[in-house]
Amino acid sequence: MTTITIDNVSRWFGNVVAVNDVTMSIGPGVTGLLGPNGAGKSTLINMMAGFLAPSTGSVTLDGTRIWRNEEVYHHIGIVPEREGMYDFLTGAEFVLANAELHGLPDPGAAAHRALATVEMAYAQDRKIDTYSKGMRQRVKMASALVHDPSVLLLDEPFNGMDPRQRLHLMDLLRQMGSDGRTVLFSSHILEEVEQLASHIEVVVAGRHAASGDFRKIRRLMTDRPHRYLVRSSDDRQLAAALIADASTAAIELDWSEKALRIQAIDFSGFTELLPRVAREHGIRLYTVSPSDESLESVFSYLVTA
Ligand SMILES: Nc1ncnc2c1ncn2[C@@H]1O[C@H](COP(=O)(O)OP(=O)(O)OP(=O)(O)O)[C@@H](O)[C@H]1O
Repeated sequence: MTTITIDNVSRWFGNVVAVNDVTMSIGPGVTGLLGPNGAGKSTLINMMAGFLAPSTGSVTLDGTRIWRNEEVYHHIGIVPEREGMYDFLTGAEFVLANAELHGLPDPGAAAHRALATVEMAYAQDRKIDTYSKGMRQRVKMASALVHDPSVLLLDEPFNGMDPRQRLHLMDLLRQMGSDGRTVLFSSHILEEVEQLASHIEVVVAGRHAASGDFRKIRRLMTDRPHRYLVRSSDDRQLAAALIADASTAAIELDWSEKALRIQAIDFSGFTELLPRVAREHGIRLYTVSPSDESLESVFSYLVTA
């Protein structure tokens, strides 16, 4: 069982709409669920894991409803965002407990295998409260993998990890994806998702904003209109020369900032145009700074596009 289908799903909490009419399908390989904080990523993952029921729509695994369907839970492993670990247990005990909860025929062997997969066998008999953040994350992974699920869901797994731990986890997830498992992880960092995911689903403010490989998502993000704040030795002459070019959509003289506010349509065209025009007119550029580079503004462009 490998393909999760989210079909016209909404989920609300009181009058907060966390997920708004989302339709997407996630198959084998590594998929990144990308979106800013509060986008609805955890809510979606919790519905895929069977922790939450959709308010409307359906979430299925190979056509079988996930919510309240114990049989399906055996095929899904989840690494939640919150810690939720019993610090007084050893790593081995923690993973074993999950193996027993799943009713596995040989829980000890399964726990041992899962801890070896995440390279934690060496520290399995230490108490969890002596573990680093990365080690805790790996034990959570082992616990999620103990029943050898075909689907692995991870909510912000890279949060708080150092670069070495991050690379290690990336290798592990890549391996799981190439073994034919369906691996879905959430993140609010495009670069993180780019490095790992062969497929990206973008959610913003509860809505499904885009879907594709990272080249497509990167292109969507760089092709949007860009805004710059520019200060120069002759703002008026610079404005007149820039507006004549098709890559410039709008220019405003901002008196309080003593600067030009420029909206460019074609990112690469404009970054080539600006220094060339300045040079041709003998104008010095003092400041060139993007004014809308926050992740939220990039994402909200994707939703309205
Ligand atoms: N149990 C809940 N009760 C009330 N509101 C909730 C609940 N769970 C989520 N929400 C709200 O739903 C929206 C989406 O939250 P969610 O945690 O799914 O987003 P997220 O993309 O995972 O963000 P983050 O990365 O910050 O966790 C937010 O506005 C959040 O406050």
